[in-house]
Amino acid sequence: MVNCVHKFGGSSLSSSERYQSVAKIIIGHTQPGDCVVVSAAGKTTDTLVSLWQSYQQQDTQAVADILLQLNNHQSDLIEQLLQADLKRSALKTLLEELNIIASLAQSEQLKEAQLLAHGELWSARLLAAYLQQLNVHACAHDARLLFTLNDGELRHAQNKLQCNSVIDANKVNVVTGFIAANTLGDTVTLGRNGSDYSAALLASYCDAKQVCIWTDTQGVFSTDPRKVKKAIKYAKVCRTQANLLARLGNPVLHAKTLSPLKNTNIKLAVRSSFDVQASPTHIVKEGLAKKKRFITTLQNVDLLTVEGLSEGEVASVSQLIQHSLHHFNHNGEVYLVVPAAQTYQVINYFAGRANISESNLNGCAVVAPEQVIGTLKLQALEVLAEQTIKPRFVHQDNGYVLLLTDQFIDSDVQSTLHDKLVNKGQEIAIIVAGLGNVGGVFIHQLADQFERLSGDFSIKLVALVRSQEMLFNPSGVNPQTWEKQWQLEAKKYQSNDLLNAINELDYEHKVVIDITASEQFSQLYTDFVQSDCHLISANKYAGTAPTLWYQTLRNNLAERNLHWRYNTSVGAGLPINFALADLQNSGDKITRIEGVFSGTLSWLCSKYDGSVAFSELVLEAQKMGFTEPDPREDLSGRDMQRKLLILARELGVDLELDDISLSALMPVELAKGSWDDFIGKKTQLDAFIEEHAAAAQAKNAVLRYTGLLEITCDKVIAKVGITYVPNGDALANLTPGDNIFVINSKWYSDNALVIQGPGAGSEVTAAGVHSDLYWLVQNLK
Ligand SMILES: Nc1ncnc2c1ncn2[C@@H]1O[C@H](COP(=O)(O)OP(=O)(O)O)[C@@H](O)[C@H]1O
Ligand SMILES: N[C@@H](CC(=O)OP(=O)(O)O)C(=O)O
Repeated sequence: MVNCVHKFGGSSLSSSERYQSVAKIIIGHTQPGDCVVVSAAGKTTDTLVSLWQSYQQQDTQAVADILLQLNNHQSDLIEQLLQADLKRSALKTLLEELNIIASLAQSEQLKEAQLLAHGELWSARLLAAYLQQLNVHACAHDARLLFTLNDGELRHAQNKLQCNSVIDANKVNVVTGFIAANTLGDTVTLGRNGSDYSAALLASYCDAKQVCIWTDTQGVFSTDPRKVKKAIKYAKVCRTQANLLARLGNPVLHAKTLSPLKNTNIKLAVRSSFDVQASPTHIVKEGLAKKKRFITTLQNVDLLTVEGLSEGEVASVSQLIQHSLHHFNHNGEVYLVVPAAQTYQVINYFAGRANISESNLNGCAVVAPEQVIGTLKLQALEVLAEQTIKPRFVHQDNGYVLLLTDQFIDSDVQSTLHDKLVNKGQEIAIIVAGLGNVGGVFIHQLADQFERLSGDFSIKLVALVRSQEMLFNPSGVNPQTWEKQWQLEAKKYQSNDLLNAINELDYEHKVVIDITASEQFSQLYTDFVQSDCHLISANKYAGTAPTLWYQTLRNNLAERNLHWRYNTSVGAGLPINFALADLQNSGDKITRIEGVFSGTLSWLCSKYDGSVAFSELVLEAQKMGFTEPDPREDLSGRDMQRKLLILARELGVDLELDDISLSALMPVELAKGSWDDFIGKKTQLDAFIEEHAAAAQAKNAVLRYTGLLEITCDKVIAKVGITYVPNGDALANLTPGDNIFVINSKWYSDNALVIQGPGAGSEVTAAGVHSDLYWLVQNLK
């Protein structure tokens, strides 16, 4: 039984390393009986097309050169992937085939489709052989034995029988994309990019459950992500919009891909063979995804008017020129958008019924929900006018507007169009984890924040998450009445339930806001990023995780163009990370940061004057909610050690947590045992502090718990611990509970930049999280 038909396009097979990655994906994602449809490796079809053109122009030298080029490319792949007999046999067959092409060219008997078919045949054979070499039961199939067309129409019943008898239920079936045969057994092709269509056909003939198109982007984006950095990846795109995009010439899916799936429940996903962890885009039935906004570009096309054009003719002429064609009615005329290189063939096909209306056009199409198309058309015209691009032809239709221009729409113009037409008006889903003091205040402030940001985005709170229970509502939870809703609807959950629910969200942007202090929750960050979530954390664990994990997370974020803000993980609402980033972005070089980064330790040290025992102050702080539940977390200095690491990494210094030397604000032996044990030994703590306070006083100084990061050209000093701060120093005159950051840099060398203020507290921390959210939203615009 075929569970899934996978399709790997040319971009996924462009080198031997890519074949190796594809084989790994196949091993990890297929079961016996599954099919793998492959396209020609890299740009092989383009090379074969130029061979065909040279042959037609009778340029024998060019034909020979291209044959050599093909030979080099294919034999390199074979040499790099296969061994022993498999290699010898593959090289022998390749040489024989190239010789046959050469002699057919010489005797003027070359046929176009038969020639183009070689790209896919080579890929399927090579991949199947490579899989066999890896001990995977795999076989190669030539799709000309599976798909037959009669007069351009697929013979579905016969093909279904053929597929079901040929596809081997015990093997991975590697099938050539793009090609088929006619009833005479001659090769025909399914049009450029046609392997997507082959995969969908095969899935429908074999009753597969799903089709997975593996490509070089992570799915379907709002516009070409290679050209526009802020392109948005969509989790779900409905079939009509995917189809429309394809008809307008967008390469991410072939125009006919969806037709075999029309009356079936076969699922279709587009995902990256370069980044297997990234979540796919699902192409879903009408009504299962909201309509999205897209911009797709067109290059070098002609606009033809055709008299009495029928659907059948569009299909045949598309087949003839190997390209899907878009047609529409405009002011009573029927127009066809034709790639300029094929105009001549199309005009000939229509034998006097087609005329060129406009030639040498470029442009773009905006695909969007019907109700906004009119507005987007005006905005697009405005953007083009600002760029002095004057459209020569504008056509507004169901769900799209086509703007054909003289000038080429380069990636700058495409980005501006995207910023103005697509980025605004999107929906942002917010997932808040941690509903304690800070979380509670943050949520209550959300309603106002939504209103403030509503000019650009519609923001919805979709989930509230605690360690055991969550409330998930994709259409939004009211931040003013969430507690009531929580009582009624919160449910127990496992991490996977949360991740699946996030994956299902049909929002353009998703943000996980972590206001927990949970290490376990921070470990889900990699999964959130794979599900395309931005991150905002007050939690310190991810920022201080081992470098390998931390760096992988950062790389994944960067690859997906996602943001991670964590300003409140150090100094609560104080703008310390903003300041550091700003200084560095403006060319400054930070050399030293010293300070008190713990509100708890600041309060304890500043309050302590010997009149009340230190342990009493600890208990008082605990009662007021200033400390961690077990105040030894604070006294150990670990919390400040984490904050110093976050600051160090912010400055590009590569450190692990344990590279920061640490001495605790308590005797080491008190760290062990229960809280009651600790209280039983509190006199040891008091004696320890008294001793340090006396030593400080003897030096005309006060006892403080500080962190220090010093960066010189040859070394980094990073430590947290007890310091004796001279009276009069900024660190000595601290208001109890305040944090202070004393920053020295190239610009602030003698006279330090000082940031000081409350470093803890629900209001300021929640405000800091809002400031991160505001920053994020501004950057999504
Ligand atoms: N909206 C879009 N979403 C994703 N990719 C797009 C989009 N528009 C254009 N592209 C381009 O489509 C390319 C994928 O199509 P193609 O090269 O035909 O892939 P394959 O070789 O896998 O069949 C991407 O590399 C990307 O540059
Ligand atoms: N190789 C064919 C068919 C195809 O679908 O290719 P790709 O999957 O690389 O778009 C082409 O280049 O048109």
